[in-house]
Amino acid sequence: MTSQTSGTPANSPAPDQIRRAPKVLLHDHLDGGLRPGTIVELADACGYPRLPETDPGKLGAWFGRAADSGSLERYLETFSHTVAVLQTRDALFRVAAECAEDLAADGVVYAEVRYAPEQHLAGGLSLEEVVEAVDAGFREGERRARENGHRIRVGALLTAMRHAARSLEIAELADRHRDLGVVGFDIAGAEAGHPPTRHLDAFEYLKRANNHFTIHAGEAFGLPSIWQALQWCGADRLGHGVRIIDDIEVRADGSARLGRLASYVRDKRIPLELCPSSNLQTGAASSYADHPIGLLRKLNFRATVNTDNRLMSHTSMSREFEHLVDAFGYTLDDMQWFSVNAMKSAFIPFDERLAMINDVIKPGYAGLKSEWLFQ
Ligand SMILES: O=c1[nH]cnc2c1ncn2[C@@H]1O[C@H](CO)[C@@H](O)[C@H]1O
Ligand SMILES: [Zn+2]
Repeated sequence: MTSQTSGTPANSPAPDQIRRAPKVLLHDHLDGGLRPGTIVELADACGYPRLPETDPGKLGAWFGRAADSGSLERYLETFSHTVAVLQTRDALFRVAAECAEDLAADGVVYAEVRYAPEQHLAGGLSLEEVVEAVDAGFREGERRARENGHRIRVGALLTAMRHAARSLEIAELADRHRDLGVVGFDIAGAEAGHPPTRHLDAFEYLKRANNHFTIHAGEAFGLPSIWQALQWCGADRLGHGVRIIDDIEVRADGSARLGRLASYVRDKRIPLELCPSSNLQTGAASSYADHPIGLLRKLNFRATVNTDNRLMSHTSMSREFEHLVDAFGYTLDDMQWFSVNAMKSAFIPFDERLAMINDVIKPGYAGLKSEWLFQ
């Protein structure tokens, strides 16, 4: 038995294989993923004087440090700078195009990227104009990626800010642009003190319209937030949801007992948009090895791997997987499992998800897994 498998490669994928592996990203913020050099140029163009650094290298490092605060509220303060430079059509277009290009170069084949249109009106744009600029940017980024030999599809999620009162308006905006590049809706912002039930009218509206939404829940606040997001609001997915771990007891013999809410989440295959590096920065986990994703994967929750904010967390999909490979010894099979989980959970139509899984993701991993035969 051993001799038959002795020719198989070391299980651990190399960084280059991780990058080339087809990956699926469901939780990434447009205003959390700008290139530092682009921020400097945009700040210059619009006369924004308050950047903490004007050298791109130093600015990138500053975002990483400032976001590394142990609190979600402090982490979110860093967005004032990225949002400030995203107030024109050109800026939104450029950043959306670069986002699609960067994800494609990192081996992402499908991404849902979110942003809050209500935060981009200070320069006089209307909500519609914001959505149109970002959509045009994503299409341009897909085109440039194709030119460089990468294939990616990017859809938008429109976010409403949970401390504000525009969620119904943003839900309606998302529904109007449903076949125009917007695949769903989300709420984000500080979680404690801002329960999702404040936005019930938006969620009710989307349900009546047969539309999709995810809710940031169970990141900085625990089970009550997850319970409300699912049982009061009817979320299709959980943004983070990492605190579901509070409803799982691991016994001394290693077996696990799931509470009612954790059972519901697993039984109903509710997707968890897990973002390990972001959680380390906001204090939701203390190390990669201690991150609940290890247990949630073992227990076969519908777990997915995500970047959240590539700028603030100095990360990419490949880096997230590198950390997980280091911490948990994940293989290409594990990477495929996460990627198929994510693709199953995407908000695009079923036939497209299935084709992505069968014609892009599985063949991609099969190719990588067979490389050792030809070395
Ligand atoms: O992890 C997060 N939790 C909650 N809110 C977030 C997170 N990352 C970003 N945002 C918020 O979402 C807005 C729209 O993209 C960002 O401006 C930021 O305030
Ligand atoms: Zn987020």
